[in-house]
Amino acid sequence: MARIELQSLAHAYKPDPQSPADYALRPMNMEWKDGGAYALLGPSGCGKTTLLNIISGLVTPSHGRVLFNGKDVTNLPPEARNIAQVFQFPVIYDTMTVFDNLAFPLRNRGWKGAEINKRVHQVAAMLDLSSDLRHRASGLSADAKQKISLGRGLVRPDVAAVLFDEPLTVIDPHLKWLLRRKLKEIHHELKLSLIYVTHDQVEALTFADQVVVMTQGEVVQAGSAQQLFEEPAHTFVGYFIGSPGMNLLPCRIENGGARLDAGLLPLSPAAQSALQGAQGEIKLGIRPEFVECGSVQQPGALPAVVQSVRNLGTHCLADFRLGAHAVSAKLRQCEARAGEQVWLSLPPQRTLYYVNDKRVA
Ligand SMILES: Nc1ncnc2c1ncn2[C@@H]1O[C@H](COP(=O)(O)OP(=O)(O)OP(=O)(O)O)[C@@H](O)[C@H]1O
Repeated sequence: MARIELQSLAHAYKPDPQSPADYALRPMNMEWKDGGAYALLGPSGCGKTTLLNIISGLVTPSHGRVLFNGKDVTNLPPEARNIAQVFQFPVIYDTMTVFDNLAFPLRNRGWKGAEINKRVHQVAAMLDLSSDLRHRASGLSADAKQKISLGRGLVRPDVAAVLFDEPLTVIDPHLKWLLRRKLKEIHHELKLSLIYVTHDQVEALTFADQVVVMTQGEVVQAGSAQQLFEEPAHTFVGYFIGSPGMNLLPCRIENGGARLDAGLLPLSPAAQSALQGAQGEIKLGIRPEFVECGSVQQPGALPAVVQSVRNLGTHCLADFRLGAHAVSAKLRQCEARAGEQVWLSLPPQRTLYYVNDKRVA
């Protein structure tokens, strides 16, 4: 296993990049701990696979360095990096048994019979493949084949890291849920360094200790599920993480408060000083979970009109119009109906401020 460092790493597929838009990956510095579970999360085209391929050695970065345990591997080919990879679709030998598929990477490394037997049974048990070990892979379902791929990725204990590129895409939704949790348990048990690419926030947040959120080739935040939820460092993280995402409302600073088109909100002294003299576009961010709704005016509450309310059993999801902007709220209960006027409170301790999309308060 390895500690992985990315130093001033960037990549342009074009030979002579001129502007930031020419880069598939914009400059980044990062350090991933030995034995950590990391997810690269972002929408299609944000650069996740490019970053994964740079780590595996399939792509040589146009700028910067990749280090494994302090050793520069930037120009080493994949076979010299001691990496295991699991892809979207099963990569297995159909004519071999499940046992032989799982044993293959170990036999290649010169492991002996008894050791192979022990390790293959350990990994098969973790993935609920024990009863299939004697079966030929060709006769198994697509789900089982992908589990074999996962097993082949996880079977060697001496790899620098195991890289997963959207490995649960072909898996049936219920099994997907089970496997997400399973991979987390396996990580704790095998203590491998795992890097997992996905565009699915639930997958990333369930699996990883640290989630690296990317958009347009840029890493906008790396943090735990709680940090990404409570303190999004960038408006993209606020909007992309959560369902629905964070409410983001344009505002300007006026008389020591934040002026929204629906009214003036007081600012804490810390927010006032962080926003003083701010140049650029200012946005207020609040998660739907923290918006409060009342039928009578409270100090600091702003008038809003109900657009829709859906009772989802565990909570109500309500949409409001606040001035010219839409605001969503997850409420324990909501008696209001579409068209009614209500009062929304945005608790200052749950309200964040962004200047040019970066959090300042
Ligand atoms: N071989 C290539 N040559 C040129 N451009 C590429 C190449 N591979 C990817 N790109 C571009 O680099 C950018 C990042 O692509 P990448 O595949 O890394 O994103 P991604 O987040 O993994 O997306 P997806 O989830 O759709 O695979 C995209 O604009 C893509 O078109």
